[in-house]
Parts: sequence; C-alpha cells; structure tokens
Amino acid sequence: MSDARCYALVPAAGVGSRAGQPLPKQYVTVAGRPLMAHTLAALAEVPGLHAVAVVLAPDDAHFAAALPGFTGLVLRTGGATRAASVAAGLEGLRQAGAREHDWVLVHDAARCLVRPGWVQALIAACRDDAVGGLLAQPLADTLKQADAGRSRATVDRSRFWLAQTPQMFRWGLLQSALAQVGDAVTDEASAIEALGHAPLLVPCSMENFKVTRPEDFDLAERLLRSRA
Ligand SMILES: Nc1ccn([C@@H]2O[C@H](COP(=O)(O)OP(=O)(O)OP(=O)(O)O)[C@@H](O)[C@H]2O)c(=O)n1
Ligand SMILES: C[C@](O)(CO)[C@H](O)COP(=O)(O)O
Repeated sequence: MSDARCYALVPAAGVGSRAGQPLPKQYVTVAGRPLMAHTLAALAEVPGLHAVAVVLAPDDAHFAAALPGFTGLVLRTGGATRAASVAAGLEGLRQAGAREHDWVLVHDAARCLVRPGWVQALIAACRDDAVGGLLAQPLADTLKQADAGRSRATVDRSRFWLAQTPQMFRWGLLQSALAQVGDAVTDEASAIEALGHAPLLVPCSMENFKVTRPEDFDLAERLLRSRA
C-alpha cells in the first residue's frame, strides 16, 4: 500500500551482561555521548521516518538524563528478552497510530555506528518487497565448526550471512510472527522465517557492528571519532 509509513523501533531494555560495564551498555559514554545518543542521532537523520520509538526497561533510571532532547516515543515496557521488548514496542506503536501495513524498522540501541545512508538503502530495497528484509554482511572469512575449542570442520560459507539491524517488516506480519514464535528468537527475521517467509538480505558494512563485549567500546569510540 503506497501510504505505508516507516517507523523506527529501538529496543534498549537490555542489561548488557557481556559488556562488563557498571551500567547498561547503551548508556556508557562513547566518543563524548551516551552510546545510544549516537544511534538515535543517526536515525533522526533518516529522511521520511514517521516516528522513532525507544523501548526501555520499566525501571530504567538513565534515559531522561542521558537523552534529554529526545522527542520521539518513549515506551517503558521492555521485557526479559529482546523479542519481548520488540513485541511490547509494536504494541506501543499501535497505540500511537501504527497500522497493519506500516513498516517497522527495528534497530538495536547497541548498533551506534549505523549510518543514515544504510537505513535509506534498506528502505529503498524493501519498501516494495512482499516480505521485508534486513541489513546483513556476507561472511568474509573461512567458517569453522568447533567442538571444545578445536576446529572440527570447515563449512561452506557461501550461504552464510551475519544478521545486523535495522530489520524492516510490516507491523502486522511482525506482530503476528512474534506472537506465534515467542521470546526465543534473537532477531525479527527469525520470527518471519518461522512463518515460511524469506526476508531480503541487504548487504551492509562490518562497521554496523553491535557493541557487545568490553573491547567493542574502544573500536566504536575510534570509528565515531574518525567520522567527526
Ligand atoms: N530484554 C532485552 C534485551 C535486549 N534488548 C536490546 O536489544 C539490543 C540487542 O541486544 P544485546 O546486544 O544482546 O543487548 P543486551 O541484552 O543488553 O546484552 P547482553 O546479552 O550482553 O546482556 C540492545 O539494544 C538491547 O538493549 C532489549 O531491548 N530487551
Ligand atoms: C538482532 C541482532 O542484532 C542481529 O544480529 C542480534 O541477534 C541481537 O543480539 P543477541 O545477542 O542475539 O540478543
């Protein structure tokens, strides 16, 4: 439908247990700002987004001080898993006016290196697609199957991609997929695949990585500063 809007939905209710920081990783200062401020600033520069919504933990005590100028929708309905937070965010978008056929671009708060141009490329590739899709990176290295820290086999990498975000699907399809599949999936595309659909893979840079482990903060800092 041609009047479909695009919403950005940013799950930010995680605790960052692998990041080794004293506070949730989305609030750690990177290149002079809370990590998530970079993420939201990039999304704010994407032309044509109808609204940006963030999903926080119900007891989040950091957002107001970290992002005092944020003008989007703030939903304090995060769940115990990323999928639960996204499902809660979809409900918040529905209450704010999102319709079944509107597009939702789910983007990790922790992917603070995202560039507006990459999001625009995803939108351009998916907006006339029957399913939707995601930014992703084809594997560049030889892929090993491991057992107890030893390489047991080399896997044909030609069909393997690393999933990134944003992941862009129609509100109705995504809501229905998550409701059927439950909380175990680690991304939106998994839920869509479980319904038998094949999301479009839109190639993106390894720079769109997710800050996950302690060493990732320094890499993010250097990349962000090099862009200034
Ligand atoms: N219950 C959760 C878990 C994760 N997320 C969000 O989903 C994104 C990607 O998840 P991940 O990198 O796994 O973040 P954390 O769950 O915070 O990290 P960890 O798994 O190390 O605890 C992050 O922006 C995170 O805040 C969320 O909204 N709700
Ligand atoms: C959605 C995601 O960023 C795709 O790579 C990722 O799966 C989320 O992180 P998690 O650690 O799997 O929750």
